[in-house]
Amino acid sequence: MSNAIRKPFGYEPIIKKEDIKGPNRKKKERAKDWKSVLQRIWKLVDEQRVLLITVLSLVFVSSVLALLGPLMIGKIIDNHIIPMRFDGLGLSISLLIAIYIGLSFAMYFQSFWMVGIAQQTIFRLRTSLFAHLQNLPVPFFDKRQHGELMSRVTNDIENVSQTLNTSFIQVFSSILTLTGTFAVMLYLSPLLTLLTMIIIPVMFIAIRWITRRTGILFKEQQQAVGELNGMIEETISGQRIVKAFSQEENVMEEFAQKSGRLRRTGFWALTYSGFIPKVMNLLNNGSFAVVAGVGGLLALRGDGVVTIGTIVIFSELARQFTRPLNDLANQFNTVLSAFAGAERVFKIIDEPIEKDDATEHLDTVLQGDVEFRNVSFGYAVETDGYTIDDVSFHVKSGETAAFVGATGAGKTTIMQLLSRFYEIDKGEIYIDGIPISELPRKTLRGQTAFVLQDPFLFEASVFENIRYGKLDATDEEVIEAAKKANAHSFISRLEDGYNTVLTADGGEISQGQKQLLSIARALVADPVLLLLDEATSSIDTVTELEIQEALDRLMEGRTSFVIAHRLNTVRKADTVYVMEQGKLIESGNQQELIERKGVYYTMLEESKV
Ligand SMILES: Nc1ncnc2c1ncn2[C@@H]1O[C@H](COP(=O)(O)OP(=O)(O)OP(=O)(O)O)[C@@H](O)[C@H]1O
Repeated sequence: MSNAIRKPFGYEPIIKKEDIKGPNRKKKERAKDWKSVLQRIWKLVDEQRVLLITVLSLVFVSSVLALLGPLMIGKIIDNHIIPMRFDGLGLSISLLIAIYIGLSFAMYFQSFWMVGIAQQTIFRLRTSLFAHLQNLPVPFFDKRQHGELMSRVTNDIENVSQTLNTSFIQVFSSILTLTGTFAVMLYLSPLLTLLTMIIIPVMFIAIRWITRRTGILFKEQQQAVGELNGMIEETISGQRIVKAFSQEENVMEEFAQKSGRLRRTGFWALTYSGFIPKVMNLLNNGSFAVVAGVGGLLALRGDGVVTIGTIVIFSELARQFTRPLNDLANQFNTVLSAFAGAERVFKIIDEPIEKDDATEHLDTVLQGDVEFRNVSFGYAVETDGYTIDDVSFHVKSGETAAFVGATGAGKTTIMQLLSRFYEIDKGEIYIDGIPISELPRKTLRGQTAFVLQDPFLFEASVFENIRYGKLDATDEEVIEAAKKANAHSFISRLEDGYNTVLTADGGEISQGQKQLLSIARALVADPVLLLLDEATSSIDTVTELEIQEALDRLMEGRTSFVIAHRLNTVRKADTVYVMEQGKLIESGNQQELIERKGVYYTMLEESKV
């Protein structure tokens, strides 16, 4: 505990003092990152740069006006009030009013325009992040929690937005006001200036002490938010699994832990940052007392070096001096956390997108002849070796290939490679004789359809969910596909028919009906290549027959790759491929495989197929 930041209530921070002060603290690196983050935001401001410069000019004008105000008041006191001379007083007061009206206008327009610029910039950042996410390869998502990514798109962007909306102007105006005030104070009385300045190093040390801690704590807090969001997302989407395995208590315990960490980090981050204004206030008041005391004594000497007006101006300027310092200190944390957020967002934007796509064969209409020639692939070759190991086979156009094998044998991976979700490490996949890497993803995926075990539905109408396979399909085409998929009758029985809005988990329709919808979606897309992961879950016999019939219609005339779980499918397949630990160990039609009395035969005997 001695090395940790000392805290009451027994909270042992994850970050220790040496992390903050230690020799490894990367001061310079942080500054370098700031610069590049700023440069990238400047790029995003784009055509609004002229407006931004106008805003900055207005900030300059308002800073000057804010200095002129107290000066004018001091002059009025010294020239009119104390000597009781009233000629010209009206003009001076009018000038004073004009200064403050001008100041109000300048401040109003600067924040009005800045909010516009900020929103537009954030809009661009958000859009480019989202667009980039769409173009990132599948392996990128394998490595990250969904909640963490969602936190980038929501929390981090929101932090940057807040900073641009308010902090940016405040930081700039604070710097200007500080410089201007210092110059005027020095001109009026170097001695009083010196007395006011004495508190600056004290303030600096106090703030540095606090912000060192808050910066790290805020980072930790953000991390805790990301983890918590990830967990919430996981448990909500996996609710059934949690319930099915009676994991409620474990989940709650884990949640309480994560939530507790957020509470602790949030508490300390806010408590430490809350000290800043209090410390500033204290020092401010002390400084005012010194200036008023010493200034008063000097004014009593009556030599005109320090007048009552000077003290009034000084006390106002001293406040103006510490206020921007105060603002800067307050904004420091917001800006820090926004920069950290922006950096994380840019880091995602810098992630390499899917490998450069081919430009030839954009309009090629595929026939669906697929050949794997000595293909090897591993999700993490260095550590886990090949998941698909030297696999070769040839499926001719219109044929059905069924893949069987134990779980983890690599059947799904074959499908993933065929859709180019992952790039192969060795060998080549040919489609109609064209190496798959030379086939643009759009051409390939545009002519491929998936029917997955657990079809993904969007929170949208049945119409939109089916149309997802071909966005320009007419209502008639959708209904026609639904009829072929045996989905029409149950859709017609839904409350709003095809216009019924489904929830994302498809809670209102059965698993079998979801599959029928997914078959309809594939039928609308009218693909050449069909990738099908047969459902293992048991479905009532009637729906099962409906699905079989719909699938037969779907597979007709297309090259189909099926991860087969049903004997019926295997029986009908032109070729059955038996996989074991990433290798293709047997192939042939079902009859041939049975006669061979090899692995497939044993599997069949043990009823594993
Ligand atoms: N995204 C991934 N990242 C890392 N490893 C993966 C990934 N997906 C699958 N694997 C691993 O690759 C191997 C093959 O998985 P694959 O899903 O292709 O098997 P499968 O034969 O389809 O199994 P199942 O019938 O259970 O779906 C397994 O060991 C699996 O753990």
